[in-house]
Amino acid sequence: MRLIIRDDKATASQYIADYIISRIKSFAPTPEKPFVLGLPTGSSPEGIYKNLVAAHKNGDTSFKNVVTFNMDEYVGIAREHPESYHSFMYKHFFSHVDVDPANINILNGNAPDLEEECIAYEEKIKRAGGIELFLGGIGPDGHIAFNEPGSSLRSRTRVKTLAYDTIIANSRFFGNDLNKVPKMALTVGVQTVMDAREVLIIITGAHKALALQKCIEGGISHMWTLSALQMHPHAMIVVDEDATLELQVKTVKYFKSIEQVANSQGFGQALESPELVLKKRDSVLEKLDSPKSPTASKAFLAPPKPSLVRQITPELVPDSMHERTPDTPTMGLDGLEAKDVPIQAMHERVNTAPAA
Ligand SMILES: N[C@@H]1[C@@H](O)[C@H](O)[C@@H](COP(=O)(O)O)O[C@@H]1O
Repeated sequence: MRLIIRDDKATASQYIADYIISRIKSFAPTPEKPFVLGLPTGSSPEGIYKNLVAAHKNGDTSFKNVVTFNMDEYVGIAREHPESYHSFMYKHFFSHVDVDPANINILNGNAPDLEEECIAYEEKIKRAGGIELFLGGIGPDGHIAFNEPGSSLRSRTRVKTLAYDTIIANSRFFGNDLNKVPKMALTVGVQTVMDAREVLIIITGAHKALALQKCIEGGISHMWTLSALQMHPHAMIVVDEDATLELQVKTVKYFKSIEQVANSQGFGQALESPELVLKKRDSVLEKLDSPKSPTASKAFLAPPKPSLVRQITPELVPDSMHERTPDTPTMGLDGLEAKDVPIQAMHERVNTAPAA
């Protein structure tokens, strides 16, 4: 997981908008192969939409071949209600860009059969080829979409009762009148988000600092549903300084240094996009399966050549790694911990490898 820290909400929003634009560009979507984008509502993504709209107006990006799926929608308020998520999306984004209305998907909170609506939504996502990038925000209790605390981390699109805290939090959009806030919603599940090839989350403000801390430094828990992201191979959370208030200083420094090193290596924003990884995987599988290149298959299956193994000598393994016992946990990238590094096994292979 990557954590990107920016000074404030404006710069965090700009970072995300730029990232989305670069991902769409590098994907080069066509009508046959559109870019499938998952989208959120709420005050958090407003700045992102503003930047995306500006980029579109400057001629910098097009959403023509982008298919969108929104995260959630209230149950029981009219589509035209100013606080429906339909209205939100048109007001802040869809009305200002060239997205094809036929490519916009938002759950219908007034469907005659809500469960059927949810099942069909999952199926539509599948038929669109799955979501390439899911953008999201979180509630102060760490919920993603409307996956309130206690939601199954394997949940899929379904009808959800809103937590009292969320009703209070969202009452600001309904004249601070709790009675006017819908109590139910349709929402994609945690697993629906996890199925996206990439997940990008914006978290800003001190009121979400505890949620960020639980999701980054805590374990995976259904009580903080965003924490499921720890299991995602391509997840990035972009935050402002205020949201980091509950993180340990060393956590903040760690993630900042990771970004600095990546930048210094010329990686900039995108390290390895899921799209690139998938392409590489395809070409590897092609090589493995190709009857014309049996040597290629053998190369993948054969044990490493002793000459290669010998390059990993104990002297080259940093001291800090020697000192770790297999159980010493350490913070790592993408959930990889030091205990996952088979240093001992490596030594044994080095020591027993025959001379080249
Ligand atoms: N269902 C939405 C979430 O998808 C959103 O992330 C959250 C945060 O909203 P805000 O960004 O306004 O804090 O609000 C609602 O609960």
